[in-house]
Amino acid sequence: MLRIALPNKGSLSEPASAMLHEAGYLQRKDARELVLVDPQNNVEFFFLRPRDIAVYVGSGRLDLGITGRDLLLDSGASAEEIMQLGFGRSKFRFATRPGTAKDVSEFGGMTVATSLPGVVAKHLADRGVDAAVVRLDGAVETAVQLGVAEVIADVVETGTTLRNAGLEIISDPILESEAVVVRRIGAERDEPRVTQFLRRLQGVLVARSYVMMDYDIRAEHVDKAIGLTPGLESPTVSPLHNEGWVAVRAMVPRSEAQQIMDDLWEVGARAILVTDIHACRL
Ligand SMILES: Nc1ncnc2c1ncn2[C@@H]1O[C@H](COP(=O)(O)OP(=O)(O)OP(=O)(O)O)[C@@H](O)[C@H]1O
Ligand SMILES: O=P(O)(O)OC[C@H]1O[C@H](OP(=O)(O)OP(=O)(O)O)[C@H](O)[C@@H]1O
Ligand SMILES: [Mg+2]
Repeated sequence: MLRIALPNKGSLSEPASAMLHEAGYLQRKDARELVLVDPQNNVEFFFLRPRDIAVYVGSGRLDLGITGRDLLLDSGASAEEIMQLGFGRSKFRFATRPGTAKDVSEFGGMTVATSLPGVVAKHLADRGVDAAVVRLDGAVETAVQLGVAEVIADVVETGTTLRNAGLEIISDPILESEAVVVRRIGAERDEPRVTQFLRRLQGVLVARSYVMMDYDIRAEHVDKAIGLTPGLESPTVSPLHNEGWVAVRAMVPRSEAQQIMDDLWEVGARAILVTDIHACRL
């Protein structure tokens, strides 16, 4: 059985389960379940703290895991990212009270509070900045007010938490993260069960980002229309019963669908229909 670690709580938990459900895997009904066997798909899921997942996978006890890139890097585990999943995106940044420092290079002699001490210590060391790093579990914004640190490094999404704590962002992001699939470094590359799992997730990503577009058009205008909907490989063009007309079917990016429909209409396409793709293997 393929053994896969999934986040049991936090920002990554619900979207990871949703993606696996869309990929056809059984998912837990009760958030307190820690292990779930999916006999039909020959997979066993272990619901673990996202920060521990790379450690389990790196140790070889589990075959694969879904966690955040930032947590993988901070863990120092012998695991690598093999697929990006497009959710759980975040920016990890430094912040201080106004007037404390204008750039990371001015952090020398200060203390930085963070929940990712490994990532922060490496970032500072790479820049030759000699600052202390103190590890806190969460709510690190308050560390400045309480005098534990002059600087914090934390996830910033809307910036509301920083503003409320009277802090401002310093320098470029330390790291941009998203949910990723991780595997032990040195694990067999083409294990069939692993490639099948990745292909299923890839199918979900494509089904989420593309739609199927169908339309009818007079044969003499089909080349112009196909220029707008080239499909992933090549669109399907079939003759219609009405002489001189063809039907075209092609995948198009979901985010561009409305504009493409407008443009198709202008070149003479009619009966333009868009449908969702529920699953695919490309
Ligand atoms: N707004 C956010 N706050 C925190 N982490 C986020 C956010 N958006 C995405 N993430 C990502 O989620 C992962 C952190 O998940 P984790 O479960 O450890 O923390 P959390 O979502 O803050 O939950 P909690 O604080 O309740 O433990 C990281 O990979 C992080 O990049
Ligand atoms: O920029 P914002 O939109 O305000 O979001 C960022 C905040 O959200 C997260 O905290 P979370 O709610 O996970 O609490 P925690 O600090 O206890 O992890 C993160 O650690 C920041 O504090
Ligand atoms: Mg948090």
